[in-house]
Amino acid sequence: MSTSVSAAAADALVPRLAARRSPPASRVPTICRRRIGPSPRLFSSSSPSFPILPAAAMATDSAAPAGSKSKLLVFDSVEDLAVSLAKYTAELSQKFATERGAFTVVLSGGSLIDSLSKLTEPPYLESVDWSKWHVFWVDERVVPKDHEDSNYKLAFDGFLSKVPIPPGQVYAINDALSAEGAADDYEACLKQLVKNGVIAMSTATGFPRFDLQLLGMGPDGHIASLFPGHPLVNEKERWVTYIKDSPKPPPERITFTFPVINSSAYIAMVVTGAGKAGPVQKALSDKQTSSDLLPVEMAVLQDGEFTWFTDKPAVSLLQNK
Ligand SMILES: O=C1O[C@H](COP(=O)(O)O)[C@@H](O)[C@H](O)[C@H]1O
Repeated sequence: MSTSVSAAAADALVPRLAARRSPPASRVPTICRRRIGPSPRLFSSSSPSFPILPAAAMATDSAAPAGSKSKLLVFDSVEDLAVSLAKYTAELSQKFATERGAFTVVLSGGSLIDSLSKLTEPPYLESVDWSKWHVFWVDERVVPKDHEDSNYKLAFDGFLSKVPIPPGQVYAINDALSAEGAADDYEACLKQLVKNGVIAMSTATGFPRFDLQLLGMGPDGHIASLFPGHPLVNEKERWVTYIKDSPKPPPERITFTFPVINSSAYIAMVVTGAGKAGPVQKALSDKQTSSDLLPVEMAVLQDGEFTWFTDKPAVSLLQNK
């Protein structure tokens, strides 16, 4: 099924869109030791040619940071979404592997992982240069890697175990540490990878610039482990921080901060289901004030391309759809 959004819906969305500008022990990743090389790391460890929507919905305006773009994609089914997300990701993989010799990909937990299923199948299983992939987590629960709540385990079981990414390029948190310690450790690892040139730096923001962040959103509008009304949404200095009172269990987590999320080159925000229609409507309407922004609305790329991958139920509250 083709990607769809009606011209009317696209037109209606232009203002808001324009304004947004680490299983089994044998496969456990190495942990980042502030040193990248053949030995194990202790962390333990130009746009794709992509069909989309009327050009009107891809506008950029003066209120948005220069160079940022937004797109809304609405699919008939989660299957169609997964097909398209695989193509999008594979094209970015090729682009960054060619341009930089590495492709830095950030995963969230939750429903996002199911949406990556088509990447693990032909033709992508064979055609993607998986050796160039470096995989990170936008957030992680502070639990052992084999725990049911672990975002690493979720990704390993549903995606990483099915594609040949070198295990040393999969940067899970150090699950032997406290939340605070794990956040410090992850941040230190990111800094080392910036130094080594694996992760790019944003000249615009001074924060790391991941090539692609594949994110999900909760029904309350949270992204990563940045929850509505929580002070962490205002963190401006840290790259990675921690939370011990997450409103969604488990309570202890680490998370990228907004400066890092917003320095990305590409973000795919993957949101499906009627249960998320409220925050989608709020994020894509033009009515909110800066004082009541949901975390998902605070994801505003400084210089990059933000693409919503949605299904019809998720956009069901939008007008003129
Ligand atoms: O707790 C989390 O929730 C969000 C959203 O999950 P979803 O199942 O509603 O898509 C997820 O993006 C985040 O990584 C995770 O830790």
